Parts: sequence; structure tokens; C-alpha cells
Amino acid sequence: MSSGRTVLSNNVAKDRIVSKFQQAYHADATPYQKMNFHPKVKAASSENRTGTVGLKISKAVIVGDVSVGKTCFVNRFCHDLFDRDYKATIGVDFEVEKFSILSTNFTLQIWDTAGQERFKCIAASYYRGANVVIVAFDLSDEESLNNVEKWMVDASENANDPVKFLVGNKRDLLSEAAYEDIESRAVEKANKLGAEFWAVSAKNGLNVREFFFRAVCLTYDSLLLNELESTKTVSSKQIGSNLISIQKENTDLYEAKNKQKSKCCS
Ligand SMILES: Nc1nc2c(ncn2[C@@H]2O[C@H](COP(=O)(O)OP(=O)(O)OP(=O)(O)O)[C@@H](O)[C@H]2O)c(=O)[nH]1
Repeated sequence: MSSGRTVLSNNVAKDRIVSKFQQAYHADATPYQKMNFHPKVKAASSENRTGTVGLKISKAVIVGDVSVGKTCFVNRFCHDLFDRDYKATIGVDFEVEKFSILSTNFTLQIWDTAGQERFKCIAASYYRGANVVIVAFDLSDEESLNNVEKWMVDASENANDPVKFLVGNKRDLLSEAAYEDIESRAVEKANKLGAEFWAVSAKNGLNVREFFFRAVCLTYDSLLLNELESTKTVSSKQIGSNLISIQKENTDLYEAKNKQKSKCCS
């Protein structure tokens, strides 16, 4: 976390408090149509029934061609800095950001990977288990948009049912007309990839904070909803040569008053 930020008692900076559901950048370029936190997520958050979601560290990976501005994008959000000199990322780098979402602590690890081919193997080993996949391209470089498909396939392969984004950076370099031209192709590409499109500028900060807030809102909502919905856990025990499944009601996150006795079945 950058110095100079007001940090609250729960170790979360004041500018990392998320109390409203961040909307998509472009209504026609998102597979995520929800406009608000799920009512069950809101209720569980206000009643502190957030299970492991507030304890775990969620993971975001950012991938894309060389020099599209991945490091600058992360640095703009995490440190409010912009470096105009290019320094290639060697392998991977990461930042940790703490949020408070609907008063629940939520930690996001942001993995910034190298775009250079020679570091691809190292970077790819960090894609595993990602909850958020961000494929970045340079809005002023059509070639980098042409390559987003392979980045999305590679990064999503071992991810954990991720929320997917296509982020066009360097918006500051384009006129309105030039932007509209590339936007239509980017939206088409995002829809094809099942990803949500954002146009940002790491240089002037345009949409950077909004983007990360959107990413954590969607991730928190989906992780907590999954946890709330998995009310039934099935564990298996090997007894002799028989596999016995024990189904038990795990109602901790729901109304405790509805708790029932564990049931056994074969
Ligand atoms: N005009 C403008 N330049 C940018 C922006 N973001 C990054 N740059 C410049 O683009 C160059 C590359 O930025 P990086 O963030 O290092 O790119 P990267 O994608 O992390 O590169 P690799 O680590 O090699 O994969 C630098 O010279 C930055 O100053 C932006 O939003 N606008």
C-alpha cells in the first residue's frame, strides 16, 4: 500500500472502501449483467456471515503483449504513480491490495506478468488458481488486440472459474474518432472471449480505480455466493473396500436455526 494514504483500524485504506456495486464500463460488452450485489451477499455481509471469503486471499493475474502497459496500470492503481520509461517485467511481480467490501475485508493479490516470450514459462506458472484474469492490450496498437485470444486461453486454462476482463490501455493516446474505431473491434473481441471490456489510461488514471473496484465487486459477489450456496458438503470415507459418502448440512452461513442433524447415506 502506498504511504500517505489514510489507513483505517482494520488495515484498509480509506480509498479502498467499496460500498456500492461498481457498474460495467460498457453495458454491451460484458457477460456480467448483474447491477448490484446479490441480496444474499448483502444480507450475509451485513450479518458477518462471510465464511472464508474475508479470510482468503483472492488472486488476479494480468497478461498481455510486451509494453502494453501492464506494470503501469497496476502501479497507477496501487501507488498512484506513472513511469514513462519502459522497464521490462522480469518473470512476474505482485502487489497486495486490501479492500473493505460491504464492511468485509477482502484481499486481492495482483500478479503482473511479463509480456516477453522468453519469460512466458515463468509467468504461466503463476496463472494457477486465479480468480480474476485481466488480458491487457494497447488501444493504439492493433497487433496487441489481435493477440488477446491466446493470452486469454493460456491464462484461463488453470484459473479458478475466473472473472474475465479485456482491458485496452493508453486511451490518452487516441482521439475520439480513433478510439471509436478500435472500440468496436475490442467489444467484438471481448464478447467472443466472454470477457468484460474496459478502456483505461495508466498515464492519466482514467477508469483505473473504477476497473479494480468492478473486479473486486464481481469477485467478492461470486465467491461469497458460491460459499453461501454450498450448504451441503459431501465428504467421503474409505471403510474397508467401501467408499462411504457422508452428507452433512453445513448451514453455518445460513440461518443457524434451520440446522438439522447430519444424515448418512451410502
Ligand atoms: N501514453 C501512455 N503510455 C503508457 C501508458 N501505460 C504505459 N505506458 C508506457 O508504455 C510503456 C510500457 O509500459 P509497461 O507498463 O512497462 O508495459 P508492460 O506491459 O508491463 O511491459 P512488459 O513488462 O514488458 O510486459 C512505458 O514506456 C510506459 O510509460 C498509458 O496509459 N499511456
